[in-house]
Amino acid sequence: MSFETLDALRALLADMPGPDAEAVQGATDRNGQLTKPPGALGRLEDLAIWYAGWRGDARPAINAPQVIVFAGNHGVAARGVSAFPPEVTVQMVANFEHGGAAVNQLAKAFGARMDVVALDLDTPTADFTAGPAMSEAEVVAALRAGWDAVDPQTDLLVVGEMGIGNTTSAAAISAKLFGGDATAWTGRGTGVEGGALALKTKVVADGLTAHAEAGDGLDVLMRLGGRELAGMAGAIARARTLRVPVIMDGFICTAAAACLERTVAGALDHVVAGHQSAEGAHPRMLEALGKEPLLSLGLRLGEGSGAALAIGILKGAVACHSGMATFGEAGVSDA
Ligand SMILES: O=C(O)c1ccc[n+]([C@@H]2O[C@H](COP(=O)([O-])O)[C@@H](O)[C@H]2O)c1
Ligand SMILES: Cc1cc2nc[nH]c2cc1C
Repeated sequence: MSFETLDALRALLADMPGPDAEAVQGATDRNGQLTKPPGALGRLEDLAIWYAGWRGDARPAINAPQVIVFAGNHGVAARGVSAFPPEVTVQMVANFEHGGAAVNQLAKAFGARMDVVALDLDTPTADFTAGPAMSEAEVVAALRAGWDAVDPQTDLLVVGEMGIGNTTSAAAISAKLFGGDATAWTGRGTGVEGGALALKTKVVADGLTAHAEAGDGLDVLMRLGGRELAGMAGAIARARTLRVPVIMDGFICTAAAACLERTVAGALDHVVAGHQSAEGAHPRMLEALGKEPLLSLGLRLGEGSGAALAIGILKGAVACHSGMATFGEAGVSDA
């Protein structure tokens, strides 16, 4: 199963599986019998039941998490919208491949396999203030790279990104999808401030003007996005066909995911927000999507780091759910 046009992907998104109602019921029943006061594990209980539903197993395990980091370069980076130069993207890809980045340590700490997918780094996307960032063929190629990067054997997916300039792209996408002006969505990214932040905001505003007639989420992704955002969106969609739950990362990852939700409502039902980023507009974006973040630690790194950290939370939730004794098994008196 794959796609060669955005319309073909739209058709796939409109026909994606939902959770298994029987597994949800079985997990809910089991949760009610575990040796704890009702609700005492708080949101961990909801997470375990949610995970069980997507896996179609009332007593699941997480054995094979996969972290995929997508990298891409942005035409708008040449405008001076980042605190770092564009060559950092390819340099960080080498760092990921050598195991030296933060996300490598977090993936390892939580027992996840990590893959890096560098997408045409020598060919930045076009400057979106002058026209679409990508042609349909380019965005489809990046979506497919994401689709193909998901290991069908994985049981939990984390997607993250690396791309100098991509908070400019994510801000423009958010403004287009959720409304509001450039100032409401443009933030500091890697640390821009003062005149550079004003320039960045102007680039976002010009992008919004240039793409006043953008259509659905996938159209917005093509016009204002980047290859690594499309890669993440493709991987999230593929995970849905495999009924693999996904943890999304920060500001850029959430903007990419939002493009799916704004194409077909409910496309992110298999996705949880790993964390709330320190990028100013991230809380508003999560709220617009109805996603409550698992962590809020002031991270603004990207590369899947906040989501990788949240693997621990999901593993903890599922371990309690599937491993705990029931009142009956343990001989503990029920309330
Ligand atoms: O994940 C986030 O919320 C986040 C917030 C700010 C910056 N980043 C990372 O920083 C890079 C983009 O920042 P910038 O300033 O170049 O647009 C990109 O590689 C992201 O992974 C990531
Ligand atoms: C050094 C560096 C590491 C990153 N990881 C994700 N985005 C990043 C941006 C920079 C600048």
